[in-house]
Amino acid sequence: MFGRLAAKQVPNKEYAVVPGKVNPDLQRERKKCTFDTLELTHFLDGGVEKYKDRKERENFFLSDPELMDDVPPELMSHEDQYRNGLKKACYLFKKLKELRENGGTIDNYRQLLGGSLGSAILKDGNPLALHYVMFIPTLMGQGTPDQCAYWIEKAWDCRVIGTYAQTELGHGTFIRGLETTATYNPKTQQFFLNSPTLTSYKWWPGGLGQTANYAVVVAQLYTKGECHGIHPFIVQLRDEKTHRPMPGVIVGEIGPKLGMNATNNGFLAFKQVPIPRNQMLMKNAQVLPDGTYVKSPSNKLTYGTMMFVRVVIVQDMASYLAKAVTIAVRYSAVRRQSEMVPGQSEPQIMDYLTQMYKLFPYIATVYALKFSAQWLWNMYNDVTAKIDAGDLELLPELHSIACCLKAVSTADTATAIETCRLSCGGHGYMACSNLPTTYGNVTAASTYEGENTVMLLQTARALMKAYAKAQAGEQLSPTVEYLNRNRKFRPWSNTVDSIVEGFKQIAAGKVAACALSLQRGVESGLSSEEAWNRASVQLVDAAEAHCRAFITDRHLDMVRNGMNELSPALREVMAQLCDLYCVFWALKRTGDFLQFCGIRGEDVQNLQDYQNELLVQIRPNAVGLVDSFDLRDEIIGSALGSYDGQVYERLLQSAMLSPLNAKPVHDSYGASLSALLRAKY
Ligand SMILES: CCCCCCCC/C=C\CCCC(=O)SCCNC(=O)CCNC(=O)[C@H](O)C(C)(C)COP(=O)(O)OP(=O)(O)OC[C@H]1O[C@@H](n2cnc3c(N)ncnc32)[C@H](O)[C@@H]1OP(=O)(O)O
Ligand SMILES: Cc1cc2nc3c(=O)[nH]c(=O)nc-3n(C[C@H](O)[C@H](O)[C@H](O)COP(=O)(O)OP(=O)(O)OC[C@H]3O[C@@H](n4cnc5c(N)ncnc54)[C@H](O)[C@@H]3O)c2cc1C
Repeated sequence: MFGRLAAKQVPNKEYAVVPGKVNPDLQRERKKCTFDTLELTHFLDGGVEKYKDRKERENFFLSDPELMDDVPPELMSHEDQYRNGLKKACYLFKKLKELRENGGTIDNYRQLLGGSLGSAILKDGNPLALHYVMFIPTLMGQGTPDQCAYWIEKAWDCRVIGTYAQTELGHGTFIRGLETTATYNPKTQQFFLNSPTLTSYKWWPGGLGQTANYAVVVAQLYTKGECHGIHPFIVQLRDEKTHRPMPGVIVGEIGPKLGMNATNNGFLAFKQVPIPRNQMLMKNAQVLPDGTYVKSPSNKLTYGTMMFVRVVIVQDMASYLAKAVTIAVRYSAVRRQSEMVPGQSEPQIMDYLTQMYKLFPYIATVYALKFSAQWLWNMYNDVTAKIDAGDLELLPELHSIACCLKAVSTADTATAIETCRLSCGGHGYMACSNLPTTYGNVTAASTYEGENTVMLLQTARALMKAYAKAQAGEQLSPTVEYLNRNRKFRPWSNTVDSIVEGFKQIAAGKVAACALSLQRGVESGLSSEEAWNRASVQLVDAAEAHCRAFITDRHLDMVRNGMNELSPALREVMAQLCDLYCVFWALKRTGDFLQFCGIRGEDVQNLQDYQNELLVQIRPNAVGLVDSFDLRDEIIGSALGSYDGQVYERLLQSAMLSPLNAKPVHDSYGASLSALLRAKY
């Protein structure tokens, strides 16, 4: 599990991990599975060829001992976490180059970041992540052809390493309030970057601390004495030879965090730092040599990189969740506890219905998120192609759905991973379960790239506009089509179709209620902004309902129309998971169903019964389902979740890694404890 780790021997050899030995409970589970796990793996990969590519890629990276940890990051100091992360990130880059030069199949460094392969190699974050996830995409999305030609190759070759420096100490959400300035001087044809206040210090950018030598800096543009709002600039931060900070650049790292401790998040300030005019990214807005400002077709195009990352985050969440739920399900098959029937042997904890309830809805969530993420990615590509051709019509629709999916996917995944941790009892709390680190990585995503409440309020804003359009009888875009005022919702019928329809009905009802609250607020004398603030709890709730309607609709549509080539046995399991996702959320929202869909008490009981039935139906396939995610032990990185289920052996092995166990008597005994034990009070 930990590569070349020189572990202290376990106290008793017979308790050591035995290669190839598989826990008998897991073996039995695998025999029970009713479908072909490989068929599902191929489906998840998008076909046999892609499956083979992935396996080859994983083998190339994960079989390289240089990329495995000698010591788990949680046993390292903060500084060593960074040192180790950077060493591996640089080595990874060289390997990636080697792979490409040999005609390898990796098309994108992004595959090496995030939830699956990335978090196996760089468990606690990658100091080069922002270079690939935001610096290069900003150059590509916001540079002119000349700027792209100059910068992108250098960046791909890591001859410059960049980050995305937007957030400041004083402002992360309200980016129009950023204080860093870039003032143009036509005489020298330079911008001067300045940080006028403490609150204008850039704060958070990944890789900024000691790694990046360049950054895209988002700053208020001043030219001819006028402010034109925030724009992106390429700024050199460190000397290309010595790596020392450039004159006037103050830069450092912000310190330890809840997680992601190798990402080298940093701070940055400028004292009138000059950059040439052509280092403002000018695909959209421009500053001409004489200082004339040329407006962008939309000032929201500056926000393009954030949109891109929000889109990829949804996919990333599905990957993290697949990992967490694999750990918890395998552990629940191996772990035996208590007596279900007095006197009988202890059951596997997965036989408790409460345990099934903790885990199986989250197996289903992996699929729900994957299908939504796929749809969003396709829409993102369509819309960006249209924007490049000058058509911005679909940008608001993309923004609205990306914001709520980012918020709901990150929040749901964080809850799911915490539930997986709880489902593993005390052992889930161990760092070596990998659930705490996974949680640390995932919970960060509820804040970064747009804080979740703020994102839902962006969607709510779009929903209010769509509602007004619907009331005016205007045509609506596909994701809000259900708001059409002439739409007749079907009556409740105790089916999954009815639940999906019900979520739309709930969302429509909540949107209408928000519109009414806003209207009443204004009629009572509040300004529209005050009325908005008063309605904002309801607005967030409506946006979440809209997103749930979207996710369930997508999921059901995929099961009905996107799985025709799968075997009947597999289709049946996929349909059970989809039903479970829908019923699980319907039961979490019974109040809404009672309020908006006219269901009755006995319908809730029917839903409850159906949920129980689904949990029991899925039970024999639980291990097969997580095996189908096909995550190698290096990706799982957990004493509880490895394929062979040697849970207790691995827990003991991992305890022996603690430096506290290196000697029979620890040094601290002489330093403090012995005196205490001998003192006479
Ligand atoms: C495998 C991949 C792994 C991925 C994971 C990698 C790990 C990387 C780790 C960390 C990366 C983290 C990086 C960061 O966090 S970078 C910083 C991100 N910062 C934010 O997201 C800031 C959030 N704030 C905003 O986006 C905006 O300020 C705002 C909240 C949207 C408000 O903006 P503004 O005040 O300008 O706008 P208004 O509210 O007044 O709205 C005006 C209209 O504009 C529309 N709008 C807003 N944004 C967009 C957009 N992006 N695109 C299109 N339209 C937009 C908005 O809807 C309003 O429209 P209306 O028609 O109603 O007027
Ligand atoms: C791990 C990590 C990595 C990051 N990486 C980067 C990076 O690489 N580059 C970068 O530039 N930034 C980065 N960030 C910064 C990140 O984008 C911001 O933290 C995020 O956008 C939230 O902004 P904030 O911190 O100012 O929160 P705030 O906006 O201060 O939020 C605090 C609270 O105020 C509420 N709030 C704020 N505005 C409103 C509103 N209008 N309506 C209702 N409630 C509101 C929020 O809901 C929240 O509850 C990173 C952050 C983290 C945690």
